[in-house]
Amino acid sequence: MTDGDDRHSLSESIKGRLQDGVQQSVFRERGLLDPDAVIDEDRIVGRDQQLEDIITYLRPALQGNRPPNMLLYGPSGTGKSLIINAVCEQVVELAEAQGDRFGVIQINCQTIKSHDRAVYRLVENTATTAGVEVGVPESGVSTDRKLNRLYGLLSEEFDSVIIILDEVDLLVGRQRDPNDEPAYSKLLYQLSRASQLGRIDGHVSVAALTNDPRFMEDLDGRAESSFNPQDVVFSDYDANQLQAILDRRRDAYQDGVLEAGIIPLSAAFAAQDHGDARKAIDLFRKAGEIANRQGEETVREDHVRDAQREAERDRTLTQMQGLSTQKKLSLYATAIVPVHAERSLNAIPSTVAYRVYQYLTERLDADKKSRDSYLRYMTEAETYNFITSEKRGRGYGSGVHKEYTFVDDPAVVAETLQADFRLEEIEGEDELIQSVVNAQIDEFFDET
Ligand SMILES: Nc1ncnc2c1ncn2[C@@H]1O[C@H](COP(=O)(O)OP(=O)(O)OP(=O)(O)O)[C@@H](O)[C@H]1O
Repeated sequence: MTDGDDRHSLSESIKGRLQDGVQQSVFRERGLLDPDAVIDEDRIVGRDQQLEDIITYLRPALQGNRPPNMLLYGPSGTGKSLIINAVCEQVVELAEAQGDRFGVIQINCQTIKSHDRAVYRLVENTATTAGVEVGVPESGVSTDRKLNRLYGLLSEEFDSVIIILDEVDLLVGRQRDPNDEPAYSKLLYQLSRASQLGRIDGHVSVAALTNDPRFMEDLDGRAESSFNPQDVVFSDYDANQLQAILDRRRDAYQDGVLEAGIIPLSAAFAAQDHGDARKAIDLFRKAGEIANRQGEETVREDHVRDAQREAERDRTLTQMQGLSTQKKLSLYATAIVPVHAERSLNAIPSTVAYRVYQYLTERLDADKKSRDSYLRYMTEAETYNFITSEKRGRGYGSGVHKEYTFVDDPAVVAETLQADFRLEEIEGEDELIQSVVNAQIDEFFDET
């Protein structure tokens, strides 16, 4: 065979394997389960009141009047973005049909660091929506110039505009002094005053989205009175609503690939949190991805359970990434106690966990911190909600005796930490570590 033949057969084989993957996919239209999928109204469940309210508030835009400002609040994944966008999309179409220019300008404030950046992002999005040049540099000019450009664009390009500020409470900016006005306060004031003061020709209204029910209380008086929104409240979904939401996206999958329990189980896991539809949809999608990865033709309940474990691991990992090595080691030593324990433990005695920590520091040749430091690290872990603790009367020695319980599965915490830092050195030493843990547990119970 020549080199050319080799290359040909390799590329055929790659093509073949790619096609295999495609043919075997359990999905028919995976995009329906993407977090930002734009879905049809008939897939929306249980938000009639919120739809009705927002339709009522936005109707004036089609009648040449200014819609009110709005505050949409409720926990994450309860449909705030979905509902406002679904209504805005229809307003844009109807406005276009009657020859009006209705603009929807949207920013997510989560990653925006300052008031100036937020203003620039608004200019950028307005220019993109209108299909014109941004017309102002990102840096090197004052925020006022950017604001003027924003007002200019809004006046020239649209008759009516809604500005959607997603996760508005996260736009705090750099407050040098705690008494400084947060960036969201300033921005809300400027945007709501601009059209009242005639700095913008058309009608501008602002929809602020937040998870924080006390958002208005934190707003300063001047911003509060000019923003003065209509509230739209989004409550948690219960397991039945989550099931209905998933049921209406069932066609993301091929016919007959979903085992009966998949939708109820995904909904039940998400309902345990606070009824977050995003989480339910993520689990529903991830279960299919896992089935695909394993080359399975059906999605089973254990795929959903694996998806839930993966999600838990991702969340734990993100939270734990910021911890120092010593804190990670303390947490790891504590997590492996219940993982390896042969007798059943209601909670993890700090004494046992600290001795395991001591063993690990020796084994890894790491700094050995005092018992007090270990207890401090664990108190910090408690403030991050990784664990809960209880003080116990039957103390060991003279130190404080505490008992810890993990909020998430300790096996997941241990696995997460193990993948994260030097602990790979002790991979394969499970048996030895298990005997150390059990010896410490036995010693503890003999002593007390
Ligand atoms: N009532 C519903 N019917 C169908 N799908 C829904 C419903 N509510 C939410 N979803 C879906 O759940 C996901 C999250 O919804 P959305 O982004 O609107 O939540 P949110 O309240 O804006 O969350 P956050 O505060 O985190 O931004 C999206 O994929 C959305 O399509």
